Amino acid sequence: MWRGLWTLTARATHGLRRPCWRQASGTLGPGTGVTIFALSSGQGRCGVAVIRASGPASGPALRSLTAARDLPPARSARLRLLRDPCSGEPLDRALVLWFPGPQSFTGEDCAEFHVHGGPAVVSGVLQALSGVPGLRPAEAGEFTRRAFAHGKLSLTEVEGLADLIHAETEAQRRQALRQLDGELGRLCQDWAETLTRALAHVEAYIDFGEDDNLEEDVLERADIAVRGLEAALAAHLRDARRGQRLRSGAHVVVAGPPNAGKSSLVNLLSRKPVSIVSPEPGTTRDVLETPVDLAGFPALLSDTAGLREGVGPVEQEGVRRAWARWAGPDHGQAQTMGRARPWAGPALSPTFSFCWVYFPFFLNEKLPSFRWEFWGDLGTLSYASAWARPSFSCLATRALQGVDPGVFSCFLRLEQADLVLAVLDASDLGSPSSRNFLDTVVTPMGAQSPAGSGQRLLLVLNKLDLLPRQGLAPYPDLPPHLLLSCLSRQGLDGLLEALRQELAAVCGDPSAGPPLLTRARHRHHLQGCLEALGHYKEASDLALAAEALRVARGHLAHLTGGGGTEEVLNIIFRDFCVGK
Ligand SMILES: Nc1nc2c(ncn2[C@@H]2O[C@H](COP(=O)(O)OP(=O)(O)OP(=O)(O)O)[C@@H](O)[C@H]2O)c(=O)[nH]1
Repeated sequence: MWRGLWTLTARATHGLRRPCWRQASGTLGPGTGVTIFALSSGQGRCGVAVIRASGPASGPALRSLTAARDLPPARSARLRLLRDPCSGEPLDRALVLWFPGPQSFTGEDCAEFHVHGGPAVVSGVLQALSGVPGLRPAEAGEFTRRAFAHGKLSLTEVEGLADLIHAETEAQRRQALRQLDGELGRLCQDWAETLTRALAHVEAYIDFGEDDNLEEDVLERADIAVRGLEAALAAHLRDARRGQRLRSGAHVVVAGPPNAGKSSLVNLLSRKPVSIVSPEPGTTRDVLETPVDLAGFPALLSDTAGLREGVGPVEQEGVRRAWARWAGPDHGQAQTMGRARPWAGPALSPTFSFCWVYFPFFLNEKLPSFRWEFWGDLGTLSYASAWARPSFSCLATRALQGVDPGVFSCFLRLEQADLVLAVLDASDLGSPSSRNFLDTVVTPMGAQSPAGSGQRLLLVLNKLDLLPRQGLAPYPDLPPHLLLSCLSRQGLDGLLEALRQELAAVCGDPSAGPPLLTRARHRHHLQGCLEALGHYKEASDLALAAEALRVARGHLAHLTGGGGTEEVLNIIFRDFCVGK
């Protein structure tokens, strides 16, 4: 019987090896026999530029540019004079390296030329390489794609590499490095092996169920493994999307009454003049957004129009309804599958008092879909892209008469915010607009933060420099707050530390705990796996139960690239530049 079980285990394990392009799909294979080359370091004048070649003609190319009969020893640098093989003209004195496959980044024979980084040197060497038979310039991401094809990197590691190249903050770099290190891939591999064992047990029972030699608890062991895996997956999915937020940036919205110093705070935090600062109340009429590095975390900082006295419940209700209408049944899916990043743009149409039109163009289940929002009067063009399932609510139109567009967009951003920086003028806390803002935004949000909606709020009392010596007048209902002066920068360190703590809660600590899910794609496959495990438990017979386990395992294989489709690969490799 156990011989049978081992055979089944081997059968079930088949296909879980690291993906190899040629095995995965005939259409995905890299151009066999073609050698590619590109400048792998950044463009422009620099001390050293690295030019890389990968493929079977790398060795001949290296020999021909160095005019040498022998290749340098593997993986050790040698100083050589490079010459144009056609004209014999010297190009540069450079370090050259030889990486025979499969022990190279791509898994193929690779050569590297570390040349002086002047544009004439770089273009001379590239020109010389293009004259070597069998070589052609690489496309964007083609080196990494070959590494993936040869099983050097799993798909999650490829994603980690793309994120590392695009990382702009310390926290993003830490998260990307962990993913590139293969932690998430290894975790999925462990889960897949657990599933394989469970599947082997179920298949053994199907094949040898009547056999007296079969141990009785074989199905029970499969059940225990599935229950354990379910708990692990559910724990991973309960991460409040911290990994995704860290990758794409947390939405931090600065809101408050007019003239409280919101624009001053945005400029202070972004260290550049993003917003116009003026003593005239109501200077900011619409949302202005800027990506910033806040205490090591990436954030999209939004400056909003000041909320006057008298605005509140009606506008909020309008936003809530429009948001619900816009989001509709697809909202959850869009949130699950994609990322939405609205941005402010030029004025489009002055014709509507207010009009909101939503056009979702869904191409198919796997391709990205696009949402375009045109806001009349507001002068705002918002764009969001998401991966989402086809929507049948093709067009939703919402017209709200009489609502100030700036106020509307401010409330809309508040709805979407991960963290709200509520700014009040410390020297003007008794004014009707301050009281209104406290009652309308701070108190309700503070009551549900952080547990309720997952949103967090920091109350900042600005213009500390204007306070009398004895400090703040007593306001018994004032929630916990920070004191700041944008003018003198007093209190800035305290605010940055509070922001660091809040953003650490929103984005998670990338160095600690289990590897975070950084893309909607990861979440989608883990959810699919969890659902399949649910079907396993509900299956009416063992054949269906085994099938559910196969589906669950398929989701994990897709996550690490085992069952990758061309479309998904194209989307991921699109993020790379030429030479990587
Ligand atoms: N004394 C003092 N003045 C400040 C401080 N911060 C901002 N101001 C001034 O307050 C005025 C309003 O600042 P803004 O940053 O434009 O305020 P806002 O909240 O964006 O204003 P609106 O766009 O009208 O909503 C300007 O004259 C600033 O120079 C501060 O810390 N101390």
